[in-house]
Amino acid sequence: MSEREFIQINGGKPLSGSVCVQGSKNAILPMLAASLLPEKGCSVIRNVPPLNDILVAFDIMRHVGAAVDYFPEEKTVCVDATHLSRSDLPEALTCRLRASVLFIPALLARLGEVRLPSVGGCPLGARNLNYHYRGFARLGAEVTGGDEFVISGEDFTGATMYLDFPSHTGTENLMMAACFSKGVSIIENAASDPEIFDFANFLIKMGAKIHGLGTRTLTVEGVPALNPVEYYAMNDRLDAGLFMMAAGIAGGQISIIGVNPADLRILTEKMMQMGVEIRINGHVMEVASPGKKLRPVNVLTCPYPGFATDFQPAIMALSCIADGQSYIRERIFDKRFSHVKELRKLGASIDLDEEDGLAIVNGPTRFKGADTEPDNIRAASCILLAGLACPEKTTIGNVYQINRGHFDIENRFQQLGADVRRVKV
Ligand SMILES: CC(=O)N[C@H]1[C@@H](OP(=O)(O)OP(=O)(O)OC[C@H]2O[C@@H](n3ccc(=O)[nH]c3=O)[C@H](O)[C@@H]2O)O[C@H](CO)[C@@H](O)[C@@H]1O
Ligand SMILES: C=C(OP(=O)(O)O)C(=O)O
Repeated sequence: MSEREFIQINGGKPLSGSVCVQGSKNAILPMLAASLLPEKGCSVIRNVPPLNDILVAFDIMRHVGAAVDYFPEEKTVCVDATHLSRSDLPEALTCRLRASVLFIPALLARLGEVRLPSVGGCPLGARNLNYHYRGFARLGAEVTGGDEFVISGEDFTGATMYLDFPSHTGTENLMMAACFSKGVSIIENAASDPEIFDFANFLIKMGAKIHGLGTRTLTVEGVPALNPVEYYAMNDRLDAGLFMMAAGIAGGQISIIGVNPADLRILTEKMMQMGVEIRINGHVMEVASPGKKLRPVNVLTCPYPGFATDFQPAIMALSCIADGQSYIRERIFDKRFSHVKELRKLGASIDLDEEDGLAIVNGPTRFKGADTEPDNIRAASCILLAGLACPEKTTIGNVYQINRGHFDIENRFQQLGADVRRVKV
């Protein structure tokens, strides 16, 4: 009989102590893809946690002929793409990773063709790739769709590309492709998330010429070649935010080590409005619960610097214990409320109008223990938070999801005094 694995939380214990933030998955994934661009030599990326999505990306890279040496203890990966040999991405891997799409530019530049079957990732509703494909076409690629997308071409020329919506990976992909397209490209209505900034700095270290970082208009001058680099990836604001909200929901006081407070400004504001005490001490954030009921909150998800959609499920857990009604509006994805079903198993009272992208949370909830099966990373984080506030036993199945986004989660919470265990039966 096959083994079943789950995370078990016996909540109701206040947190104390310190926790270190992991490297950023969503910054590292495009860096891994771009490390296939140099024609010879090894690139070294540091601060790379062994998350499921990152391990799948390594497998994709090995499949196309790159040598990938990963040192998990040192959180360091060494990539040598000198001998890339194939451009067909296998569905068994791409269906597990949304960021598979980020491998298109490097394979196009190196081999002149990419075949990409369906891509995976969190099931959040329609997640189109039309901006990516339209952008590649504007740069001169031939794009054909069907069961799999085939993108091909040899010579690319800079172009102006406007994104109808500031897509995160769309911006990364077109920025990467513009680096090897002759002349100047302009990406208008680009996303400006911190991971894109960090990734652009990675490309700049490789020799790319990118201007306008942090703004909605990026200008990229094509360069003849990109070189291998050594780069230390930024820390993960989503991992930092999970621990901030953990202190808010479980009570107690913790220090979160390795935070860029500017990246977390809106989450910090919202949590302080709820009554959570947050003190910023350089790159350490001290978070304490107020010792009384939290206030309800209104949240509307927006592209950066607005409230991040990836924090929407987690702040919903927090709003469940607030004293009154919270309004949570999702504006990035059309189906990002799967955690509502799981929170209801724990006793939450939530009125959901998915069509309208609105959840009204009727707090305060006294959570009761339940077995849950969240279907994506951030839904799993949401339940983990609710479990910390629940005096009974909560279990989280489908641990593959949390392992996609947060490394060694049980040990890092145990370090803070929480009873969070990984159980295999
Ligand atoms: C690996 C990674 O970095 N994932 C992040 C990235 O996903 P991802 O880059 O996939 O998200 P996008 O920013 O592209 O998607 C935002 C919205 O734009 C739409 N859209 C996007 C592209 C496109 O070609 N056409 C289109 O219509 C999507 O359907 C969605 O409604 O940004 C999301 C939004 O911040 C985060 O939740 C994900 O954690
Ligand atoms: C949505 C996420 O990832 P992906 O875009 O890979 O599905 C995420 O990291 O929360």
